[in-house]
This record gives sequence, C-alpha cells and structure tokens, in this order.
Amino acid sequence: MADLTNVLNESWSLVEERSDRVVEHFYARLFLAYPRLRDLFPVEMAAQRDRLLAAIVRAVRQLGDPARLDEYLRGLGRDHRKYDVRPEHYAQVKVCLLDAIRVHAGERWNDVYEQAWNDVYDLMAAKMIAGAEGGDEPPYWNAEVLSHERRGRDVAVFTCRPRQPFTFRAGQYVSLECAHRPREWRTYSIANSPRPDGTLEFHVRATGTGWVSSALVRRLRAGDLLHLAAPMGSMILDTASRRDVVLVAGGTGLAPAKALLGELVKYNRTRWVHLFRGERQGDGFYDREHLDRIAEKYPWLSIVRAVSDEPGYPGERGAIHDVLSRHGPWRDHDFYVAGSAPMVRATLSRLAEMRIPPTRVRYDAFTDC
Ligand SMILES: NC(=O)C1=CN([C@@H]2O[C@H](COP(=O)(O)OP(=O)(O)OC[C@H]3O[C@@H](n4cnc5c(N)ncnc54)[C@H](O)[C@@H]3O)[C@@H](O)[C@H]2O)C=CC1
Repeated sequence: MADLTNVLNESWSLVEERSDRVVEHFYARLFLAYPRLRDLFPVEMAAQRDRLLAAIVRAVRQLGDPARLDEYLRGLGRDHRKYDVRPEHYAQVKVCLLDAIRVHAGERWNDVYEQAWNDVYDLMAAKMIAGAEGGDEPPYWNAEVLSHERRGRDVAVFTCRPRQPFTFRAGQYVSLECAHRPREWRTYSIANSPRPDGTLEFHVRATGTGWVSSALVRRLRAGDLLHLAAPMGSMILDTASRRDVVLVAGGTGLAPAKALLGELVKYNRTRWVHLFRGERQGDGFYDREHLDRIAEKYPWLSIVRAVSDEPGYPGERGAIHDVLSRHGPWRDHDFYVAGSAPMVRATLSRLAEMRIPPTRVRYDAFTDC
C-alpha cells in the first residue's frame, strides 16, 4: 500500500497546482458524455467541485489505514444513495476523471500512474457500491422540523423527526437538504444521542458563504420538511475504554460533543469528562445554561470555555488547542475533536506534539484534515 500511496502522491503532484482545472475538465467531460448524470449534481456546482477533490485526497491519504478508509467509503456510498447513484455510474466517472488527470499532467504521465489510479479508483468504487447496498433502507429520510430557535446572532438550534425509522450512533453526522436550497446537500452533526421519540437536534451557524446554513438559520420553520441521508462518521464513543474523556469543540463543533455527552449521561459513573469549548466571541456560547445544568448534575463533567478573538474578554482566552494544552498534561485520555478543518488540524497536531497515540483521538472532519 505504501508503494501505491507514493505513486499516487507523485502523480498527483503533477496536477496539484492545476487541480481546479482538472475538476472543471472532469465535469465538462462527464456532462458532455453522459448528460443524464447532470441531474445527480447540484445546480450550483462551486461547492461540489471542492468536495469531490477533498473526498479523493482524503481517501488517498487514508490508504495506509484500511479500516478507517473502508468505513469512510462504505459510509459515503450509503450516503450517496440520496443521489440515486447506480453502480454503472462509477465506471463512467472513472473514464472522465482519469482523462482529466492525464490531460493536465502532461508528458510526465506514464503507464504506472495510469494503473495506480485505475486500481485505487476500482477499490474505492467497490467499497462505495458495497456501502450502498442498504437492504430496505430508503435513499433518504423525510423529516419534519418540530422546533427552530435562534440562539444569538447567527446560530440556530432546530429539531426534526424522521418519518421512517432512522438508526444512528451518538457523534455521527448526516448530509441534509432543505426545500429552500434544493439539491444542495450539506453535512451537519446530530447534536443528541438516540432518543425514544426519535427526534434529532442540529446546530447551525450562518457564515458568509454558506447558503444552505444561512437558509437553515434564517428561513427554516417548524413544519418544514427536510431530507436526511444515511448517517456517517466514526466519532463515536469507545465504550470499552476505561480512560477519561476529553471533548474539544470549536463553534458548532459542539453538536457532536453534546451528543457524546448525552450518551455518557446514560451510563457513565467512572470516567472524568472534560469539555473544552472554543468560540471566537464571548457571546457565541449558545446552550451554555443547558451544559452548566448537566455539569451541576454530573460531577464527572467539567467545562472550560475559551474565547479566541475578543481581546478584552474577562474569561479564559486563546485558541482552543492552546487552552487545552495549558490545562494538561493529558497522558491517559481519549480525545474527541470537532470543529472547522483548521481548528481540527491545529488540535490534532497539538495532540501529536503531546505524544498522544493517534488511536486515542477520534474526529470526523467534513473537509480534508
Ligand atoms: N463533526 C465535526 O467535526 C463538526 C464540525 N463542524 C464544523 O465546525 C465549524 C464551526 O464553525 P463556527 O461555529 O463558525 O466556528 P468558528 O470557525 O467561529 O470557530 C470556533 C472556534 O474554533 C477556533 N478556530 C477557528 N479557526 C481556527 C484555527 N485555524 N486554528 C485553531 N482554532 C481555530 C476558534 O478560535 C474558536 O475557538 C464549521 O466549519 C462546521 O462545519 C460543525 C459540527 C460538527
């Protein structure tokens, strides 16, 4: 596998700087050759371009960790049932993707590279196709929005209930689509552990460019319908572990941390749990009272909040990974990290500096980490 990874990295370096053009070429070729595939993709393609590349780069980087890659690709295949992707589509995509890479790599492209991309693509496609064989599962779930509350300037917390049985584990995420932005699916973590009434909670922050998040914060109402794809992700509790737990959450990365807390509340008696929560501004700590009530009730939970971008803030200040190391040492703990890709990356490298074995760190970055 190491050889294959090297060959892929080497060949990718030929096109990396022109990756935008590779992706443009790929989609142009795909939609010309197979016009019916156009309907599987969003009307607005900008975000999709980044996501395709991010998924490929992430998969190639994970070749050295087959178990994790397997889980990721099966989950992705299951998720892609929402697009009505069929097994034959994978071969069509392969022809166009390899063509785009080959054309942009130029004269240094060779048969070894071609074979390596063929092999790795077939391997990934086989796992995604296997993941999509979902038995009686629907391609996506219809869910009705039950409540929608604005928490501060730009955050909304909403709940919904899927109309068909929906099974997931605390810490997982789903991609969802709302009627306000049809065919634009975005991933959000479920912010609760499974509940008897089947309801799901989501936390969304509207940021400048995120049209779906903006619609979910500003336009979604109780009674609206959502589509949810199959749950994905591996940031789930290691219930066999006896180690204490550190949850590191940046912004709405609180959602999966809160879901894991909900799970721990059900059975934990013996593990100390430390929640590190970072926001840019002091007024960003939505859900504060709710979490404080949990900490009052369960003495095993401690919460550290830190603000990174407000110089006069009276409480703890700094990037959350710096705050985490200030509160160390952390020798014998399990870590769960959620937030933006740069925040997750910064935290992972800090944990690596602290010599925490990677097997004790779980995260699910929505973009490449
Ligand atoms: N499962 C997961 O990993 C989840 C990830 N998310 C992602 O989390 C992000 C949350 O965004 P917002 O609420 O706008 O939070 P934000 O971007 O405002 O950041 C909040 C915290 O992250 C820290 N941070 C931001 N950039 C950083 C960097 N480069 N290095 C170190 N720390 C950094 C900030 O200092 C602050 O403490 C979104 O990108 C969302 O997609 C959300 C939910 C679940």
